Amino acid sequence: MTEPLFGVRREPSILAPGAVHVPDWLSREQQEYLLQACVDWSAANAPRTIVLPGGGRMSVRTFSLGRHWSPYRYDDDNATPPIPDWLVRAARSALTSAAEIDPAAATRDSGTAGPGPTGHAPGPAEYTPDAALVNLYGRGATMGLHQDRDEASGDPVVSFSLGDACTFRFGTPEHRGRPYTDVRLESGDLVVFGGPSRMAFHGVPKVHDGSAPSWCREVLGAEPGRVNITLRRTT
Ligand SMILES: O=C(O)CCC(=O)C(=O)O
Ligand SMILES: [Fe+2]
Repeated sequence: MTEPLFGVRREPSILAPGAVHVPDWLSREQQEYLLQACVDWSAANAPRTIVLPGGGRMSVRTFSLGRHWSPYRYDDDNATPPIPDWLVRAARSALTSAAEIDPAAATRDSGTAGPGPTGHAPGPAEYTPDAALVNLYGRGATMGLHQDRDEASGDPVVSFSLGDACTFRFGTPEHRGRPYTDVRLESGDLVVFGGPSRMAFHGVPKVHDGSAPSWCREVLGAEPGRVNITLRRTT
């Protein structure tokens, strides 16, 4: 059994300008609800191993909500479940929390899309993601450093972590190499990357197998693995 974190208080941090990590953002009840929703969605919408155009297979299994992602585009299809309103509200509230740590996290990447037609950048309360990707990390699964660049909008990405902890690597928009910051994401943690970090390279070099809180097993079974949900605005 993994020793709980006695006397260790994890503080919010800025991973890079516009990129924020907020530990324990989701309550246990919220995590259980979101995990159960993932189980229900994946029963209706089988998670798939993504094969990249070059022939490589991703080690995570993935499914979409809202718009359907496949490398390297989004499509509308009737089989993809919608993003529920409660998840949109969670994303807006997450952006508000992130903006308290670094206001740039809730802004658009000016290089991608610039301000919308009204010339007004939306605030966190108007953030309306139209796609969510759910990644299921089993034993040994990783995700290489990449940019999230299939979205036409420069709106921030909101990311929730559940189940096993991981090492999350966050770099710069320029290239895959250093400088980057490694941070441990635990179940319930929030990451937001927007503004100047919207196009930053990021990835998951390691999942810490067996580190999920024990109650995750009630929802996910004996080998919970890691579940990550990212919300994005694609248009
Ligand atoms: O699993 C994570 O924390 C990151 C996932 C990710 O980068 C992605 O889905 O694009
Ligand atoms: Fe990503």
